[in-house]
Amino acid sequence: MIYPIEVKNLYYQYAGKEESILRGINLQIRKGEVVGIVGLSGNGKSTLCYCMCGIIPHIYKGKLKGEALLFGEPVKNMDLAAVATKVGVVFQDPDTQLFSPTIEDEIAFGPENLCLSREEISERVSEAIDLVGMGKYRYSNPYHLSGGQKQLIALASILSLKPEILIFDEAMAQIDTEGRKLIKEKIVALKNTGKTILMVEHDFSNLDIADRIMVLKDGKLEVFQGKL
Ligand SMILES: Nc1ncnc2c1ncn2[C@@H]1O[C@H](COP(=O)(O)OP(=O)(O)OP(=O)(O)O)[C@@H](O)[C@H]1O
Repeated sequence: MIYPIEVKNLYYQYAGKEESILRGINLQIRKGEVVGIVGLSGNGKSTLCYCMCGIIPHIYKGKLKGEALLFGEPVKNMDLAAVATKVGVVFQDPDTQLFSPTIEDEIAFGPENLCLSREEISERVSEAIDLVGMGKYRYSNPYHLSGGQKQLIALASILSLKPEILIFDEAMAQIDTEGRKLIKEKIVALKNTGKTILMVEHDFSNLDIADRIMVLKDGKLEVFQGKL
C-alpha cells in the first residue's frame, strides 16, 4: 500500500550536535486521516516536520538515516519545488509567513512561481480563499487581520499549490481561542475533501479533532495514552 506519508526507521542528528534528536521514527498516515503528534518542547516535533517537507535534507545538512516518503517517493530524491506541490506546511508564527501587500498577492505567489496562466492563477486564488472562508478580505492588507485570520491566509497560500498533504506545525500556538476554533473547523473541512493532515502540538487539547494521536518522546513515536 502507498501512503501519503510514510516514515521508515528515521534518525536525524543536527550538524554540530552530539546526539540524534530523532531515533528510529516509524509512521504511516492514510489518505484523509488527521494525525496528531504531541511532545514536550525540544523533543524534535519540528525536526520531524522538516524531514517530511524537505527542509531536511535539502536545507539542513545534518546526519540522516532511514527515510521519509510522500506517496512512496523518498523526500530526499525530490527537489523542494516538487515537495511543495505535494505537502504544504503552516508554521507557528503567522507574521513570518506573510509578506505581500494584499491577501490576493499572498495567495497568488505560489501559483505564479509554477508559471501557470493568469486564468488558472486567479481560479486557484478564488478556490483557496473560499476554502478558508476569507473571500471578503481578498483585496485587504494581511497585516490588519487577527492572528487566527493570518493563519487562515497562510493556509490559503499553501492550498493554492493544491497539495494533498497539509502539516500544521504548532500552527495554533500563538492564536486565541476563537482563532483556534476557526482553524480546527477548516482542518476538519479539508479532511472531508480527502486531504491528509498532520498536526504537531505541544498542547494535546488542540488535537481533539485528530483521528489518532502519537507522542514524540526520546526520539521515538508511541501511541498517546492521555498524558505526556
Ligand atoms: N538548526 C538547528 N541546528 C541545531 N540544532 C537544532 C536546530 N533546530 C533545532 N535544533 C535542536 O533540536 C532539538 C529539537 O528541536 P525541535 O524544534 O525539532 O523541537 P520541537 O519539539 O519542535 O520544540 P518546540 O515545541 O520548542 O518547537 C532542540 O534541542 C533544538 O535545539
